[in-house]
Amino acid sequence: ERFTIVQSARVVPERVVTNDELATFMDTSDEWIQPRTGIRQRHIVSTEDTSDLAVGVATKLLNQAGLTADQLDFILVGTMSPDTLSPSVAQIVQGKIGATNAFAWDLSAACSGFVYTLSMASALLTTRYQRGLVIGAEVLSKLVDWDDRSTAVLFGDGAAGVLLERTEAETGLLAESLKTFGERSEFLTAGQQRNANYFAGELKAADPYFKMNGREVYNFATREVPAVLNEALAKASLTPDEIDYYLLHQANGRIVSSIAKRFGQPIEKFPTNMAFYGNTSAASIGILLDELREAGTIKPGQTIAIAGFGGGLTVGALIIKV
Ligand SMILES: O=C(O)C1CCN(c2ccc(-c3cc(CO)ccc3Cl)cn2)CC1
Repeated sequence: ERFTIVQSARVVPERVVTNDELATFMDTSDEWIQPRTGIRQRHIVSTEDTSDLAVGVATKLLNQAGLTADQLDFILVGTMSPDTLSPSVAQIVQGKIGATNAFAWDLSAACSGFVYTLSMASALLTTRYQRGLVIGAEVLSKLVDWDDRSTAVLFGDGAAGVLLERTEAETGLLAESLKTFGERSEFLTAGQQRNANYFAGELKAADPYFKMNGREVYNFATREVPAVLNEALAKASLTPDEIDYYLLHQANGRIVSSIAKRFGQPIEKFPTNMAFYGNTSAASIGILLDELREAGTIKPGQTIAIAGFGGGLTVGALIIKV
């Protein structure tokens, strides 16, 4: 499917929290966190909410491209941590940047959010529209139980995205494999909404926090990510060697290296930055992609694979010619 990534951008909160700072109020340490997760620090909001980070990304994308917001056909935001149920983050962005010709909505697929959202945008560009934004934006710090060291050390806040345009060139989505395992959804939950009414009283209290069965999610990822990568490669008639870079969701450094090993590909093809951002769910692949494009590591003509995995449980891989 034909699209080009015209621009990419990222926005992370200024406030950096290191593992050592967490250790000042939590029973944890850099010696525990870094070897197990690859994480050394994360960015945490001070005043911003998810939509503020997303507006920052949208504004950067338009400025970098020399476009005005009224030239956008759509704005899709992948997030599991919206400011409100309504309006969605995408609709807040649409209003604040003045994208008067764009329709907008959020897609909720946890850490597969960027992958699922980019897949939807590719479908819109192939069938009907010319230009749109795909943004992954998260403020996971609002969903973290800061007394639960098993999850609090893993997550960070941030946003990133791409400006996409329909093209006749041979660039865009070569193949995809998206899979959902709802029967395992209990292994990674967050943001329960209270359910109560005048007639039935309180049916469910609101438990806003992350709950994760780390072992189950970890095993799910190491099994299902290779499966969707192999399926997408087969659909594209490509071998693993023909992929220049694999951009995996930045949840855990050991997962990335175990998948690289499983694939028999050099670890250099699996760049990581969770050391600096922690797990930013739907924002993680976009932040990595923007850093690699900015560094000139990822450049036109290459073929990359991106893969998300996590809550849902969801997993998905896209093969993209940039
Ligand atoms: O080694 C240890 O003791 C622990 C073992 C468990 N770990 C985990 C487990 C799962 C995740 C994770 C989370 C999400 C949520 O976005 C998505 C995808 C993944 Cl794979 C991250 N870390 C941390 C180190």
